[in-house]
Amino acid sequence: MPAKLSVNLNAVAMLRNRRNLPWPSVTGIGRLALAAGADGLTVHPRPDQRHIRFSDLPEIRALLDDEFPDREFNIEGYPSEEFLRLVEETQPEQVTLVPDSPEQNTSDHGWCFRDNRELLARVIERLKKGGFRVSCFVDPDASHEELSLARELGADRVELCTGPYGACHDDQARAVAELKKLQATAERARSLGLAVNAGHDLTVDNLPALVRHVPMLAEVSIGHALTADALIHGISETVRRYRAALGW
Ligand SMILES: CC(=O)[C@@H](O)[C@H](O)COP(=O)(O)O
Ligand SMILES: NCC(=O)COP(=O)(O)O
Repeated sequence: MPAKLSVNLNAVAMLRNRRNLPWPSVTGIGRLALAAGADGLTVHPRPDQRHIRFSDLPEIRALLDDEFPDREFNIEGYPSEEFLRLVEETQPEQVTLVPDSPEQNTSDHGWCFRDNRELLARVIERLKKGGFRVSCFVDPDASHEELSLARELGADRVELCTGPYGACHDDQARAVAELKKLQATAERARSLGLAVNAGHDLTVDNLPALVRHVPMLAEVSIGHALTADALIHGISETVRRYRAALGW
């Protein structure tokens, strides 16, 4: 089965936040994406709420529960106490843990499980007790040792950071080298029993090669490029294009 598509709404929220007005509507765009076939919605609430606001979360939860009960909510972020409470209040199907500091512009690296072992053990245990699927953001070349630790700490999945691959949009040779790294890391993760997601700077153009190299992908979460494409083609047509790029 092709990878599922989770549409990240952070960029839509950022556009909305330019004014003290309710448009574009984050839930309205989410509804259109789901109606066009998206498998789920992703948000990455940051402590300063510069994109997604904490108040968006119950509205997105209600949209999924009331209109699309078979789709998933994925909440990404650094596991501060504030983030964990938001997760527990919102009850997403998946939580993706990301090692971002509050001042970071966007996510650009995965976890070092060795250095964050105690924190992640505590957090993953709490999330698993709450019934959440847990994914951890990992570097494109995460080692066997690091991935084993992720598994040992209780992660169900890892999300491959595809930022460096996305940055190769004008350099085919480097893109192939990045794809080989992602392929090898995904194979290591699978052999340890971890399911594999991917995200960051994925585009309708770079998805087909990614899914050829990493055919076992369970889910991709895409926001920035998908929102940019929606300005040209509309959100419904854009979701259809991304699904086609995934092989649906
Ligand atoms: C975890 C990750 O890969 C990020 O891409 C993130 O979810 C996007 O965050 P921003 O939209 O806030 O840059
Ligand atoms: N987890 C990655 C994500 O949700 C979206 O990242 P991007 O497409 O906005 O770079």
